[in-house]
Amino acid sequence: MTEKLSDATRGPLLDPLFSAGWQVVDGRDAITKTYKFDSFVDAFGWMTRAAIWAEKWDHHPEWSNVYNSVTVTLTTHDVGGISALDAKLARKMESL
Ligand SMILES: C[C@H](O)[C@H](O)[C@H]1CNC2=NC(N)=NC(=O)C2=N1
Repeated sequence: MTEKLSDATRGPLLDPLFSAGWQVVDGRDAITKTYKFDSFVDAFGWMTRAAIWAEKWDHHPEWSNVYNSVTVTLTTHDVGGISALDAKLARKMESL
């Protein structure tokens, strides 16, 4: 069962992501990062790879793409905040 991150688990899961450029969204329990690529094709290719993982894990990003830029927001709608699934998907996005 997915649940919101507890105070004890937030640091260990989120601090490495903050170091990688993720930030908490103002006024929301969600994390966001804007990725820049060399081209639209690179951006869309990365989105396609990320989408396959999102679908596999049944956990989907809020995101938008403008040319070579992709802005991603991750939160778990079912629990109204950040869960371990958001950290897992963010780590995957970092590795793609
Ligand atoms: C029924 C289905 O499993 C749920 O609605 C899933 C789908 N993808 C999801 N994605 C995200 N980001 N949060 C969710 O709570 C969520 N729930």
